[in-house]
Amino acid sequence: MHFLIYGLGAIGTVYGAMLKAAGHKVTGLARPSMLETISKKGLQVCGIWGEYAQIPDVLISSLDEAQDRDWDMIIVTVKSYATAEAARDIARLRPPECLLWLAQNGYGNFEAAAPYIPEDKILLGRIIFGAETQSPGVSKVTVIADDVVIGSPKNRIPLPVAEKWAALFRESGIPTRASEDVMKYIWGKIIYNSALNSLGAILEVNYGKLAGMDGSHELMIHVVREIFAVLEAIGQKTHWADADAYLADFYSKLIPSTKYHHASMLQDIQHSRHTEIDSLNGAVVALGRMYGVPTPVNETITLLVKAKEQLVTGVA
Ligand SMILES: NC(=O)C1=CN([C@@H]2O[C@H](COP(=O)(O)OP(=O)(O)OC[C@H]3O[C@@H](n4cnc5c(N)ncnc54)[C@H](OP(=O)(O)O)[C@@H]3O)[C@@H](O)[C@H]2O)C=CC1
Ligand SMILES: CC(C)(CO)C(=O)C(=O)O
Repeated sequence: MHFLIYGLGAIGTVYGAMLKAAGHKVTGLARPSMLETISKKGLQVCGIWGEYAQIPDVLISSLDEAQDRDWDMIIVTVKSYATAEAARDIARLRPPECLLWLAQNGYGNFEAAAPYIPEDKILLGRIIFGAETQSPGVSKVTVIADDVVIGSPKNRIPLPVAEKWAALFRESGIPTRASEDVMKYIWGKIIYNSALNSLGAILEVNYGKLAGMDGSHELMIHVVREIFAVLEAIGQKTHWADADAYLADFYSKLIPSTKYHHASMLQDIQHSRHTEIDSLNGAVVALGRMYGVPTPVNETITLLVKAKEQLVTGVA
């Protein structure tokens, strides 16, 4: 298959290198400043899935540079705040049957891409392995809590099609399965990230510390309860019956297995990068407003992260 990896950061580098190593054709889109390094040293992966160094078949910094555009799948691995811009760019050159897989965290990526890409060509994914950029083009796979789960939010793409792609990713070394309930998985991750990533970025501590300190422990309970109230209002089910069931798993299973992890949002702040707060706690607040559900704690946390982001980037 021919893949276009749209954004060669932590996640995109992993997919580009491992798909190339598995024998697929890979076109990589990166910032101009990264092209020389990647063309010489390849996309490099280290960590729990082993070592890879693979030079993409095609390396570009703009889609218009691509001569060979017979992509079978475009994997979008930019941050959620860049999804609409990426979808608009891709829509110009996407082959009619080429699928778009939004390999991203948060809520709103499907909604951001849908004005530009037909809904029956968009897959979403819940990614719950960790990848950290060590240097440009070098990504370390640090943890994995479960398979990647891919699917079509409104089942506009038949499950067997998603399963075909999941099998291809598994054969490339990335544990993946398909689901007809991908939004349950996406929301499960949003709850997890909205509780941990934002407070981890504000307090600059790992997940275990957040659970162990009374104040942050209590705040995360409020975050989760507000999210479940919003989910009830929009009619979105999750894999937990209610907030109490989620919180029981959260504090007994989900945090202990990642207690030393520092959220990627903290890494964004520390590297003076914009965060994805608007697709996490910020998205909860926006949905709460739309459906008349109060989300005061999520709103306060969102504003605190935005303030911290402005402090480090100098941009509102
Ligand atoms: N890293 C992780 O462990 C996990 C990440 N995720 C999610 O996966 C998604 C990707 O995350 P991650 O890989 O960490 O993010 P990164 O910021 O590391 O990667 C995004 C890359 O895309 C580049 N990019 C953005 N726009 C363009 C463009 N127009 N042209 C060329 N390059 C572009 C960025 O460059 P620049 O930095 O210059 O903008 C960056 O190199 C996010 O939604 C994240 O939340 C989910 C689970 C785990
Ligand atoms: C790496 C992982 C899965 C851990 O929370 C994550 O989602 C993040 O930090 O963004």
